[in-house]
Amino acid sequence: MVSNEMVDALNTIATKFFYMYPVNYEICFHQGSSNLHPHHCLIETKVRKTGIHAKVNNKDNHCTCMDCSVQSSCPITTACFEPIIYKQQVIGFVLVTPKKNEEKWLQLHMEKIEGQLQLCSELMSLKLENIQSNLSNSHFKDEINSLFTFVDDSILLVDQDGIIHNISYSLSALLLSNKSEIVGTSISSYISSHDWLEIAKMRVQNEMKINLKLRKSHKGSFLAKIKPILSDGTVISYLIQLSPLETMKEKLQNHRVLYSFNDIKGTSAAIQNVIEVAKRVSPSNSSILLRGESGTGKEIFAQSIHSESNRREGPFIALNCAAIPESLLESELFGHVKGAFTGSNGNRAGRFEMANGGTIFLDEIGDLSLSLQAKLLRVVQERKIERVGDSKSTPVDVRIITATHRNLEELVSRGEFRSDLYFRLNVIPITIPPLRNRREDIPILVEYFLKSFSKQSGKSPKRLSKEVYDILLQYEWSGNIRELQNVVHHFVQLEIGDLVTLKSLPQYLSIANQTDMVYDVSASVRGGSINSRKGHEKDEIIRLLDKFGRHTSGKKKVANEMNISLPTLYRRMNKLKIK
Ligand SMILES: Nc1ncnc2c1ncn2[C@@H]1O[C@H](COP(=O)(O)OP(=O)(O)OP(=O)(O)O)[C@@H](O)[C@H]1O
Repeated sequence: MVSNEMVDALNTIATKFFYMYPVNYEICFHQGSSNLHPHHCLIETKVRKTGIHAKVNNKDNHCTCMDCSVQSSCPITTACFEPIIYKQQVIGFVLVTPKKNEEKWLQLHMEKIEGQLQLCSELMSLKLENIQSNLSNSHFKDEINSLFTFVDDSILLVDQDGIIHNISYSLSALLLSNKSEIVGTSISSYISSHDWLEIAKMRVQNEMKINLKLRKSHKGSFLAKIKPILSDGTVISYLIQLSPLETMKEKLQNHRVLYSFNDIKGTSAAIQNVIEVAKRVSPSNSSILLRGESGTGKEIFAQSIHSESNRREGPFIALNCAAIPESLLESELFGHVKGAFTGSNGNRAGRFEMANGGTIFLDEIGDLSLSLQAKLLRVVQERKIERVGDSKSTPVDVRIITATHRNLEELVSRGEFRSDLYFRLNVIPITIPPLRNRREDIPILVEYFLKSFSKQSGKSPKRLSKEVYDILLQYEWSGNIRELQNVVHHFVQLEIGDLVTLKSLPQYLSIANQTDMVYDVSASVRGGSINSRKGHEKDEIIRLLDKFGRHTSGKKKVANEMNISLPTLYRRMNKLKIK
């Protein structure tokens, strides 16, 4: 229990206390281990048992000594005993006796020596606790240090004074130095003093994240995750992990929290039937083609299918084929090798490789060029990809989910989409109904979005006036759930009061409303109403196009103003024949 290091430390303390007095001292741990007094000393037994100190002025008239069996052979006449307490137990005692012919001195200064002895024993207890906690700290440090040889992450261990105690090889490479050159130096050689102050301010056990720049790295900014390491409630060091900010961004994009079927709201038979089919086919590896207008929830279905499949632990990688220029799409899908084309400085994995072991979701598949369709067909058939500029093919284990709002059969009949690819992708077709065909879901969706937006913005949920509800129920929703979501967002952001009234409606919805009111009142044929609403919608789009311009950024502003997506605006312009 008591190590040599502890015995040495206690001896040093005792020497400091008593070297200037005419006394001998002895530290005894085991019963009867003393050189100064005999075995079976009754006072020693008492001190060990009770933890109370004892003094003997003269053994001849000391009551305990008089009862002691070894009194006659005991060489000590005068002495002081002080117990050593550690972890609330008596582990030994310190015995002070006079040097030769100094009994008188000790008897005269007994009180003083007693006081010194008491202090000395308290210090000894503290020292023992200190040694023990250093010991456990050093075990802990050993464990942490072993981490540095085990992980590939960029991590370092710094003490409260900013001295680096360990660093992983990957981080020392980033700092363009050897590990041995870095350990023992100050962290302020590598980060700004402002960043170090931020770290050193941490006094709690929580983690903290800050952005920082490394002075000696060419790699730009990092996200630093910092974990203070505590001993007895005080910070003794900091474990810091660095991730390049670029990678963090990619991580967030690629490994964001995925939707599951529980997130798909709606109780209509139309949506419930689709959910049931999707759930049934989730576990298989078959390719799925999701059909449906823009904003009906194709991506949320794709994510839910992945979350319900056996590949749920693997990646879910989404790519909108219409959002990427044709010239870059091939390398985005299949990756490229260094020098494959101008600007390709290094090797890069494509989305198929990233999705290995998981699911790839290719949205707007109907927009793929014929040449890329041929390349995709090869991947679908052979489950192997070839990076652009590489002759080697790499096997990939990926489930393919595709989606489109376009009529693929029509594209096939016009020769714009390969029929062989169509059959390969359309193994399980799932069509998501537009919102106007399941109006009974509108109140549920409105309530759901109201709640989640209010929660996000820290506002209390608002109520909708009956007039507003009526409009939402009657509106055509060509942008589907996304459009409804945007309208609710608009309410939550703009309406100051608790009740959402007509004046908080986006302008184009109010116009649609006025037309519907005419329809309701006149009880004219419904077609007439829709036509006049279309007329208003057309006027409104033209007005906004005139205002913001007909170039892409102008159209984006129009779509924004109308709370619809850009593709929806294009579709509406097509339908209403707006040039
Ligand atoms: N049934 C639903 N319940 C709750 N939220 C939904 C539902 N359907 C769609 N959403 C939400 O509506 C928005 C649009 O959905 P999503 O992006 O999946 O549609 P999409 O059909 O893929 O659209 P696009 O074809 O334009 O890419 C998303 O924010 C999604 O979370």
